[in-house]
Amino acid sequence: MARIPFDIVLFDLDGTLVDSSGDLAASLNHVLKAMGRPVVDLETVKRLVGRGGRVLIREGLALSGESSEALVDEGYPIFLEHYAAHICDHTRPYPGVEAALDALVAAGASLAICTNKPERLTHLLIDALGWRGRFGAIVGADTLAVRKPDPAPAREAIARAGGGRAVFIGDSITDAETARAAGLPFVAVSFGFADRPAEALGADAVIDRYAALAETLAAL
Ligand SMILES: O=C(O)COP(=O)(O)O
Ligand SMILES: [Mg+2]
Repeated sequence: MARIPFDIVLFDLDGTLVDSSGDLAASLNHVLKAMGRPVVDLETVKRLVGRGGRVLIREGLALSGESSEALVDEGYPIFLEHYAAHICDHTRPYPGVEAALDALVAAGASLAICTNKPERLTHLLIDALGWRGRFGAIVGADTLAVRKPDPAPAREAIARAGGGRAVFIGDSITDAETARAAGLPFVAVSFGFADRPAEALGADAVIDRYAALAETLAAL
């Protein structure tokens, strides 16, 4: 396999390593029903993921009427309780993820996650996927006082994973902005949840399948 010119490969989680849209949609719709609102479809939910659960609820409510911080305060605990209980009912890795992660590790890279999912839920999901121990660092939305697109969580994840030359892999504009702010090369996945085509994220490269990741990194 081609040499990987990076010490750390930093991944976003939702829409990048895993398709979590089914479970996120079920939990958002559980909140919307509890608040007397119509449910939303999967494609709509995918557009709203990437900036954390509160934004998901705020924008989910806005689709059918009033949306306010007070309503988000009401809905968010309902969301957290439901999502924690259904964290991996339908969530699955994208095809080829595990083989690609194994190949990166075999090539000497350390792996890390930087997500806007709360840290506790991230660990729940990682454990449910059988991925405990695969990542040298997991930084969530509430690990630090700031979240993506602030560069601090990405820098923290890189430091915790051992430091060195890093690259960021993600699916959304939040990830692209995080990478730019942190001064990291950015690889976009085309199959994630972004609200725009991957080609419009300003990435250094775009992959449409995990089998292409190692050679793409080698060419950066
Ligand atoms: O918005 C979220 O809840 C998490 O999304 P991310 O894993 O893509 O950062
Ligand atoms: Mg994402």
